[in-house]
Amino acid sequence: MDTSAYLRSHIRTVPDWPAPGVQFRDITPLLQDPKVFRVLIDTFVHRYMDPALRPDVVAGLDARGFIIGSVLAYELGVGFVPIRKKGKLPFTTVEETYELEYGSATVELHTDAVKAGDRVLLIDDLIATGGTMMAGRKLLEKLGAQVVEGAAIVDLPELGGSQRLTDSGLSLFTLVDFAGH
Ligand SMILES: O=P(O)(O)OC[C@H]1O[C@H](OP(=O)(O)OP(=O)(O)O)[C@H](O)[C@@H]1O
Ligand SMILES: Nc1ncnc2[nH]cnc12
Repeated sequence: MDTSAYLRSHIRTVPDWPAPGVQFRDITPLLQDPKVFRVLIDTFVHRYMDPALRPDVVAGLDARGFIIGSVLAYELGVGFVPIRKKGKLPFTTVEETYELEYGSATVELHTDAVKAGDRVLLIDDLIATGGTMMAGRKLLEKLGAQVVEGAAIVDLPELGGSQRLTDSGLSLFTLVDFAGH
C-alpha cells in the first residue's frame, strides 16, 4: 500500500456531522496510532527538510493544524505560530473573516508572529472550500511574510478549495484526496 492509501485507511468518515449532508473526515484515528502518526509527520518532514522548501516558520491553523504543525516545526527546528479563531490571542492582532463549508469564521494572528520576508509554511489538517487557508495566507502576507507552500493531510477536491488556492498562485501539498461520498 502506498503512503497515501495507508494514511487514507486511517481516516474515518462520519456522515451528517456537524450538519446534515456533511461527510466529516475525521483524522483522530490517524493520530491515535503511533506508527501511522509517525508516517504522517515523517512524510511532511521529508518534504520540508529540502533546502528549497525549508521554511523559517510553520504557521498552523486553529485547531487541527496545531496538532501536526507544532510537531513538524519541532522536527524542522523552526518556530511555530498559531493562527487562531477570533478572541483567543492576547496581544495585538491582524484579522480576516471568511466562509466555511458550514458557517463563517474570523481568524487572527499576532502582529509580531512573523517578520517581513519570513518564508512560512502554512499547515492545516484539511482543505474543503479553501477559505481557512486563504484567510491564513492573507494574514501572513499582511505582515509581509511569504507563504512558500500550503500543506494539509486531506483535500476535498469537490468543494473546490484546492483549485481556488492553486489558481490564486499558492503552491499546495496534500497527502490524501477524498472525492465523492
Ligand atoms: O477549507 P475550508 O472550507 O476553510 O475548511 C477547512 C477547515 O475547516 C476545519 O476546521 P474548523 O473550522 O471546523 O475548526 P476546528 O479545526 O477547530 O475543528 C478544518 O480543520 C480546516 O481548518
Ligand atoms: N468535511 C469535512 N471534514 C472534516 N473537516 C472539515 N472541515 C470542513 N469540512 C470538513
